[in-house]
Amino acid sequence: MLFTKMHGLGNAYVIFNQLDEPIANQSLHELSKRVSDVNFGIGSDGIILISPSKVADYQMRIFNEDGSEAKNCGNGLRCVAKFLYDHMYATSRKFTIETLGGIVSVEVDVDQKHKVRTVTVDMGEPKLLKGMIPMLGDPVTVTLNEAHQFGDYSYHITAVSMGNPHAIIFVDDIKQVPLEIVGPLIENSSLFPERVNVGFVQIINSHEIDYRVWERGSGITMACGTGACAAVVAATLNKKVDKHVPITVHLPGGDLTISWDEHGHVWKRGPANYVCHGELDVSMMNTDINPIGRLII
Ligand SMILES: N[C@H](CCC[C@H](N)C(=O)O)C(=O)O
Repeated sequence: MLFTKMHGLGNAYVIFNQLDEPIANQSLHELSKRVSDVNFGIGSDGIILISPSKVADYQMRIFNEDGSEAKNCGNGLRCVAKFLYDHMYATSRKFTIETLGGIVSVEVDVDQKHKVRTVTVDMGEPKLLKGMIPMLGDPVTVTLNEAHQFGDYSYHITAVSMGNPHAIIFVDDIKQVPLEIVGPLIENSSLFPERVNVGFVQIINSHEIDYRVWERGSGITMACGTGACAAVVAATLNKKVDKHVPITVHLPGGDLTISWDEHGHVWKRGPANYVCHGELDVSMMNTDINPIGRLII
């Protein structure tokens, strides 16, 4: 099985292109767990499958490192758009991609060698009602800066779905957040029936924010595209940034430009990069991933 490893600001995915040939039928959940493992596999935040679509130009499916399937992936969409254009599947610079969270439209920006430099994605409209996140509570209400207790920690949550669920929390000093402790606490809280991605935001000024993420199913990643979108929506709802202007979101892996326009659509612009191309030895699907088998010196 041929693969291409790519990343969006260090949020890395192993991409399997099914446009020419479907990959051998096996559990995609298991495939993602094995391929994502840095010791027994390739090492990534998950896998992405590109397939034909009946309702858009292409289809993207994304699986997290723990094998769970997500409904959207902002960084993954930019990688897929670059892959499709650079490999000449897409002949126009604008095309559509079907995700489980809905159809998005992308536009690639190319360099002098006609290779994709940045990708702009119309991520569509965010969903804010608890019933759409999903989050426990009155399904027709919005979660805006609501106080909740997670173990010994209490935070004010703003919940936003970009097709996938995000809990956004504003803090004064993002460096002080014990993300590896509170991330899983909130991800797995019973408040979120389908778990949740957890984003911490520090406001820099009215058009600039810092953002760090604990991703559902992948843990701490260098960047989260849908999370950056959710962060800007939450900051706008809480009147912490200017409305309808491009907001620079600083993530550990780099910057994204996000805007929530006057028509309610969220736009994301950023880079996508190749890491390597290769062929997966399918025998690796039979090896046990045994983390406790790791060498303990
Ligand atoms: N962990 C996410 C999927 C990947 C999203 C992220 N990598 C992005 O760039 O949006 C979830 O379970 O909803």
